[in-house]
This record gives sequence, structure tokens and C-alpha cells, in this order.
Amino acid sequence: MRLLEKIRESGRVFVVAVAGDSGSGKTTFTRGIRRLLGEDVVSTFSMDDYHSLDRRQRKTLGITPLRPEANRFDLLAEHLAMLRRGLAIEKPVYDHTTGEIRGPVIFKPSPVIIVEGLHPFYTEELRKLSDFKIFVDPSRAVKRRWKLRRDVGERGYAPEDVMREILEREPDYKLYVDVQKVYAEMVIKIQDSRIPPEWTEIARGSAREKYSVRIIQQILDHPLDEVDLTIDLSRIMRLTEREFSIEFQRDDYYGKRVGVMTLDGEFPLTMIKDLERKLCDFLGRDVPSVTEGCQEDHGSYVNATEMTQLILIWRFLEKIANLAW
Ligand SMILES: Nc1ncnc2c1ncn2[C@@H]1O[C@H](COP(=O)(O)OP(=O)(O)O)[C@@H](O)[C@H]1O
Ligand SMILES: O=C(COP(=O)(O)O)[C@H](O)[C@H](O)COP(=O)(O)O
Repeated sequence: MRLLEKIRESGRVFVVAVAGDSGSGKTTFTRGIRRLLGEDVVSTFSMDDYHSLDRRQRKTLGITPLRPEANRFDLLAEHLAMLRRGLAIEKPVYDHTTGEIRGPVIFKPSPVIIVEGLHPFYTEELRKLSDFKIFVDPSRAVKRRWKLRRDVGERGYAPEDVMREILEREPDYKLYVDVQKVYAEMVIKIQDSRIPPEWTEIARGSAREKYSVRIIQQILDHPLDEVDLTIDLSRIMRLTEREFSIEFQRDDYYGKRVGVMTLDGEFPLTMIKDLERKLCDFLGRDVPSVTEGCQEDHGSYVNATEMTQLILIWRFLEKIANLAW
């Protein structure tokens, strides 16, 4: 039986928790997973909705939204427990424009629920309520660029206000958000690529953003299946392929045995065909290609963060297959 059928038949609700700082790419990854697995299967919400203090109250008290007391962990835990039992919840809504807490709105369970935010597995109770925990951890430089781009471009803030806030939040980030890495089954570390842009791109002023992504994952006892990443050596010999690197190492990470995969540069689509095909077979439905949701046209290449999305989904499906069968 295919996984989607199996999940539906089981009537179970699986919870994925994605933790990370503001502007670290949580929503972007979550959106990618939802698009690939299907909007009828995955629904998502942000933990920002569980702030206990609105912007004005935080300002009066002089505290950041990263402090535990600015959030309603108990209510989130209560709601996740209800969703896991298949019950709808009445969820508050945090309005990023006004900084006020509104709602409630009805949120209904779906087979997979992704909760993303600053502390989705900060407490032991919350950790027990999620089936798969991911921590997204871009370098300072990448995070500042991403947060500035979104907060100035989409949320309409002044650049100097965003930068001041980034610096003010750093100590609390270290104390209350970063610690969750210890509990994550997958930590995704993102840096700027070590591969220099091509001279043709520099000449055109169109150098593309490339990243180096380190995926730190706990070693699984029961992997699903074998997947080939195929490399066309003849294209590499003719120097027609773009530049990429893949590295794999075993390591210890906060007391756990982990595999560390480092992906950098741009990968030919042919390389991930087998993985996409296996995903479709295993799920029992067509999965859109990772490139379809991209803002830029990458031609027949995916970058390291897009490749990471596929690996993440594969790893998550392995985990729920182990739980569902
Ligand atoms: N994988 C990525 N590649 C390029 N830019 C990204 C990526 N992920 C996030 N960004 C940029 O960073 C901004 C913030 O990302 P977002 O997913 O909203 O972060 P979060 O949900 O963690 O606050 C996005 O608007 C986008 O400009
Ligand atoms: O840090 C986050 C989450 O950010 P993101 O949604 O980027 O993950 C807080 O919810 C907002 O900063 C709220 O504070 P304010 O509204 O006062 O900025």
C-alpha cells in the first residue's frame, strides 16, 4: 500500500515541527514541503500566533518575542494534542502588520500538520507532540540578508529598524531558540556557497545566489529504500556541467550519532530524477518537480536549498513510514 493511502487509512495526524529564528527560511521550506506533498495532505501554521504578549506589551516590558514568557507554550501543546486526536482547534492569530493578537479562527486537522516558529519544540511536552523535528540554521550573514529582504520588501519596515532588531534579538536567540538544535532530528545549516560565480554571470551582473547547505541528520535504523544520485561523468569531462560538491561524513552531535551531508553549488536535474521518481512511487501520487515552485528560472539545475527540500521530504517519509506501518 502506498504511503498516502496508508496515512489516510490510519486516520493519524502527523506533526512536523520546524524551528529557527525569524528570517531563517522556515516558511519557505514549509511551503516547499506543502507544495510537494500536496495541499490536501499538509496544512501549516505559524507559532507566531501563540505570542502571549502583543508588540505594545513587549515594548513596555522591554522583552523580545523570543523570551519564553512572551509565548503560550501550554496553549500550543493543548492545540497540538487536539489536532493529533483529529479535532479542530480555535487558534489565535498574530497580526504582523499591527503587532496585535486577534482571532480565534478555526483550524482543522489534516494528515500532516507543520508548525513552524521560534520554539515549536522548546518544552518536553511540545517535543512529545511532534513526530519530526527540524531546525533551520542559516549563518548570520545569510539570515541578515534574508530577513532584511523580507522585512523591508514585504513587511515594509525601515532597513535600520530591522538591523537594530536583529542585533537586539541575538542574545535571546542563543538562549531560547538555538538550544532546540539539541533535540532536532535534522539540522539544516545554510551558508553562502564556497563556489565563486562564473565570470559570465559577473559580466552580466546576474550572479545567482548559491548556497552551501549542511544537513545533519540522525542515522535511521530502518531506511526506506536505496536512491541513486546519478552523475553524468561525460558532461563533467566536457566541462558543460555547472559546479557542485557533495560531501558525507559521520559525526557526533550533542550525544547523537549523525550523518552530515554538505551540498554546495548547482546540481543537474538528472541527478535527482531517481529521488523524485521514488518519492512519487512511495507516496502513490505525482510530485511536482522542485524547480516548478522556484522564483527564478534555474534551467535544468537545482540549488543546494532546493535539493535539501527533497532530502528532507524523503527523510520525513522514512520516519512516518516507520511510525505508520
Ligand atoms: N532557500 C532560500 N533561498 C533564497 N532565499 C530564501 C530562502 N529561504 C528564505 N529566503 C528568503 O528569506 C526570506 C525569509 O524567509 P522565510 O521563509 O519567510 O523565513 P522565516 O519563516 O524563518 O521567518 C524570504 O522572504 C526569502 O526572501
Ligand atoms: O520573531 C518572530 C517570528 O518571526 P517570523 O514570522 O519572521 O518567523 C515574531 O513573531 C515577530 O518578530 C513578532 O514581533 P513583531 O511583530 O513585533 O516584529
